[in-house]
Amino acid sequence: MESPQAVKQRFEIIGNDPSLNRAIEKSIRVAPTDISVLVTGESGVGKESLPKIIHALSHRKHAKYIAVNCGAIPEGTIDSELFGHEKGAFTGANQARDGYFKEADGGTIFLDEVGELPLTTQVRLLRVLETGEFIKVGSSKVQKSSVRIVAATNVDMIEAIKNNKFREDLYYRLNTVEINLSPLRERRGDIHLLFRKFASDFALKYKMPTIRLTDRAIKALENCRWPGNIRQLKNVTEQISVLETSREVDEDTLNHYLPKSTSLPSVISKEKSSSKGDFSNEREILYKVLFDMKGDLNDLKKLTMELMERDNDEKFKEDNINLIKKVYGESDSKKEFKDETHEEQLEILQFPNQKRNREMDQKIEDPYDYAEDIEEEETLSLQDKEVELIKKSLDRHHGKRKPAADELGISERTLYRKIKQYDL
Ligand SMILES: Nc1ncnc2c1ncn2[C@@H]1O[C@H](COP(=O)(O)OP(=O)(O)OP(=O)(O)O)[C@@H](O)[C@H]1O
Repeated sequence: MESPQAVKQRFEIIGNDPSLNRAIEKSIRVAPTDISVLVTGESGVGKESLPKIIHALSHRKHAKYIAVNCGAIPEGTIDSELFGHEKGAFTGANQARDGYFKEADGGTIFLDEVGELPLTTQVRLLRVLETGEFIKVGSSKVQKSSVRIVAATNVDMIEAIKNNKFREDLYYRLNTVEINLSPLRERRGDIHLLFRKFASDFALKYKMPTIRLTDRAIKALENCRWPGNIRQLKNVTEQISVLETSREVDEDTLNHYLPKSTSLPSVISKEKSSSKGDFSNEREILYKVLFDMKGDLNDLKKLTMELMERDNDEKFKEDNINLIKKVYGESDSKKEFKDETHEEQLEILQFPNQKRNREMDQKIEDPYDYAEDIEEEETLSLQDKEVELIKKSLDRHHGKRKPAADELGISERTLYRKIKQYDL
């Protein structure tokens, strides 16, 4: 049996905290069995390494390991991705296709963000876990597959069960063994170790000398709460490595990069809109408005795709009536945009550049046109702002995606995709 130290080296896992060692030891011990494992812990704590360890140390190591991000696959296609489909099963299914359960036969499937699975998929998953049997979408033929499941989640599954978002029977089936990874703030002794490893990796990557911290900066780094955990520490280390000219980083410099509990601008707030002269604040409001519109646009695209795929399925329309109303402009939230924000928006737009604003005033008749135009002309800066707003919101909610997504006015699924896309 491999030692935890050897496993850490092989998988480039840094840290000596007893909780990390326990999680690795547990992974090594369950690996040779076929037991289902649920890896739990906040976002960014390093959950993705454990299923890889379990697969690599199991008798399944020569078969496939497939990692599936359940939060990033649209609801309409997830069954087909996992279990495959027959030709003609739905519009666009021009060919039959095997799903991951067939592909990974004899191997391991890692279901990341398992709490995001739709209830209908949960039923299929329970069946395959209990009997090894599954049915392709659009087929009636039962197929068999021997797959070991390792799942991960950063949501409170008991809460999800209470809210009828997750099946209790599936939860107990998935977490025969639970392995928890503690948040970084509870592994203080590892923080500087991780920083040094990331600093040395980025020095190599960007061909620069390695940054190092003064003693006071090390203390500040260790006292930070790191709501985004190791992922956030890695990002901060990369930013400092690239942006700072001096290779010795003191506490003051470091503080510019550490996550703070900042708050989003209150877009709808009348008080804020009347504080004339604060350009940076108004610009933030404008970006937030654009961000919201971009979110609506994405919702619209998604909805159109799904409607096309589902051939105008009435049940689907009923289930998504709020979204349909929202993107076609009948909902309360749209009304709120018109009634409360429209005036403010025009006012803000007149601030920096009158000529451009007149063009914008005309375009704002159709907010989606407007969003598209801006996106083409200022893609980079909009993307930066989007990243900034997401970071702010996540900081504000201590890395919790649900309230952050609510605040940003996007779905949790979309937020999850953006976190992955921008490696936040
Ligand atoms: N102990 C560690 N040593 C080195 N790098 C680590 C460690 N833990 C995590 N990382 C790095 O931190 C980043 C985030 O880790 P990972 O994606 O596994 O987090 P996660 O818990 O799966 O997050 P999420 O729930 O958001 O998917 C990755 O780049 C990973 O390589």
